[in-house]
Amino acid sequence: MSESPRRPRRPTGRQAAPVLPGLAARRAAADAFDAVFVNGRPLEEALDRLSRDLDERDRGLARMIAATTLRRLGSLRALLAAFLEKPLPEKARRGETLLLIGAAQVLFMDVPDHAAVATSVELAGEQPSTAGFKGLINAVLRRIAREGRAKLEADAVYDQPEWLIRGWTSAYGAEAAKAIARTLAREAPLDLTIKDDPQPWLERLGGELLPTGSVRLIEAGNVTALPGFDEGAWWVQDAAAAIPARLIHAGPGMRVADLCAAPGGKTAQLAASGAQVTALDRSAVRLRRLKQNLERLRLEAEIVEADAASWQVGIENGGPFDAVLIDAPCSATGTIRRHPDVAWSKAPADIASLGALQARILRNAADLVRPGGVLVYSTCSLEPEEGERQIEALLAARDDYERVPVLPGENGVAADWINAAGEIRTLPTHLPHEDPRRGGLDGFFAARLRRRGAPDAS
Ligand SMILES: C[S@@+](CC[C@H](N)C(=O)[O-])C[C@H]1O[C@@H](n2cnc3c(N)ncnc32)[C@H](O)[C@@H]1O
Repeated sequence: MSESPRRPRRPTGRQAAPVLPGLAARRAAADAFDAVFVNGRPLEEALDRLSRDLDERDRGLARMIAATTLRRLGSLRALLAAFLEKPLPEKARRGETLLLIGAAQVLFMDVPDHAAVATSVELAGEQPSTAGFKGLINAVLRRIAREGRAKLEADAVYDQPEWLIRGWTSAYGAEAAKAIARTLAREAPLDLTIKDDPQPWLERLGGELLPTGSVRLIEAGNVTALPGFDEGAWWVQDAAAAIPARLIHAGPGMRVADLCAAPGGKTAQLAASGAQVTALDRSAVRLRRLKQNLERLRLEAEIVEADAASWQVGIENGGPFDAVLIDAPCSATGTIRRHPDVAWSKAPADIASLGALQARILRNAADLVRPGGVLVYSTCSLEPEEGERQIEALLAARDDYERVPVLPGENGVAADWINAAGEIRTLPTHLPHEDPRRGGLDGFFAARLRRRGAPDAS
């Protein structure tokens, strides 16, 4: 029986060499990287599957290597192009992955060079297609260890694809785009939204209170082991992601619909305010996660599986809502710090198709708000086509809607997070900190609109 090209050759018999420490973690990282590029899988999903059998330490290492490789991919590819005489043949694609993950460890992680080099070389030996390149991989990684840093500094290459940089340059200017790209190459801190008063949790969690009310932690490790997880005292949510739901100022007696709700971060905020919440999403799988999250948090919402672009609500099922939140499906380019695969798994055509879906959801949602009620639209995208342009189009089509501008200081929002139209536009470079590990925000857009026709009841 011929050996599958993907199956690692494991040492057998008495002469077998000892397995290198951390080899399984590197194998999982390389497989996860390939799953993103070859099979188009999201990184987190691939890592969950591929590192299932690893212990917690190796799981963490695999995640860190794969994420760092994706985060710094532009630089790493440029280095390989400079240090390889010619690219590896297509059938030895895995060899390039092993070079990339090796170089990521050498240059950007606290890993001894010899461990990074030896494990990539060993993994190359596991497959017939790359076994013949062990010497080359060894030599290139050693050269990167010697000369890589200086070359990177001299070349200053972008880590994200060119089309994204072009878009940010045209939206925010060349300097801002450069700063955004640099910030996105760094890992994000962990932000939590606390269900009740955050103060008592600051010390217990060792966190810092942000002006918006979120609590920020660094190097938090396994979140399920943190104080307050089991008792449902908080949930993970980037500080920028927590802003849109707060723009509603929900509270007891209000009926609010969260139209793209799963896995429920914003539903939880709305439910915690005491409002009566309908949480709708098209995905049954994601709604199951929302339900589990609400159960852990001891919060309640009515859960509806439906298409937000066509869902109707009338007097018979409670009438139009006091407020509707649309946290629309989007390219998620504002979350690249947390999900570095996003930079490489999205293409310009996705922005156009997601934009069409966002417009359909917005148009339908506009009919679900009672006169005098509030509509908040948000996306975790840096692309104006998924934010500012959507609101301009809705307002051009619906003269019964107007913006309710966000004011500096409202919910701790800083003046430079608000655009000239009074909409939220956070950038990864916002909320800077002298310790870069503690700074930054996800890129978010949020607009608050009011349906004309009756006095605002809020
Ligand atoms: C950005 S995520 C929402 C995140 C969520 N609001 C939170 O804070 O946890 C977008 C959600 O929209 C859902 N979605 C996509 N298309 C939809 C549609 N046509 N109708 C309803 N939900 C949709 C996706 O399943 C996904 O859960």
